[in-house]
Amino acid sequence: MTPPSADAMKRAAAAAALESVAHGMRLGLGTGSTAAHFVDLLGARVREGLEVVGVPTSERTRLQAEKLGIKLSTLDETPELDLTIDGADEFDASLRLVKGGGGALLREKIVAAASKRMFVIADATKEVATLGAFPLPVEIDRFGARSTRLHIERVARGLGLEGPITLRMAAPDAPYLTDGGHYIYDCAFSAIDEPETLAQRLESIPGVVDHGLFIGLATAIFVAGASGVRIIGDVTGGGL
Ligand SMILES: O=C(CO)[C@H](O)[C@H](O)COP(=O)(O)O
Repeated sequence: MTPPSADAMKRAAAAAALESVAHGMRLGLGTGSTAAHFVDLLGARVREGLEVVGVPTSERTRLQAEKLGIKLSTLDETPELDLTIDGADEFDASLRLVKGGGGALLREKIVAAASKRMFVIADATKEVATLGAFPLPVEIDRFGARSTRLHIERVARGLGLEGPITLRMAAPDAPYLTDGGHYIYDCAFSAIDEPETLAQRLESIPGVVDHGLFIGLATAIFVAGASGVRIIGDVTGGGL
């Protein structure tokens, strides 16, 4: 039998997570190709009569959800959410994530932190023993970007982390800008043995707006593989 494609697995994870969505829920809507499957499937349920309100984590997701007729809100209007569903670039067995490959990490983290529960939907290739194979996105203010980069390098060296730090580009001569107007440095650290320490130290650098380490936010991860969808964590509440 042909193994399912990565895209089919992403959709399977999204469909499994959708089963927990109930009438009246306030939902955080993630960003990326896996989250886009979820939004697409949610749109179909809304057309069948499901009533929910969604807070998108990016302009991209807002446009998609709007086209599908999903009722939308902002965190200012709806500051507390029942559930956020989002993808990830990497996750480990302790529900720690690397996010931000799609450039939406700051809004994704704000929305996840405003939610009672966060479900991550992913194909099995995203599971790692140690975070860091995927370059860690660090969102920074544009002011003093090179100086902030030196701080990040110093923090990394202090933890024995080496590897290129690259300014994300949208075009050869134009840096990528997040929805909030910030730059992203992609930090290829390879293996982040102490993600909590790295997270704390990055947060202490003034020019760092946020980083892609999501620790203590995901409550369950829906992992789609060739043999179906496995759930890590707890779909009803507080994570592991
Ligand atoms: O963090 C993200 C966007 O900022 C995405 O969730 C992450 O990049 C995964 O994307 P995809 O589902 O396309 O693999």
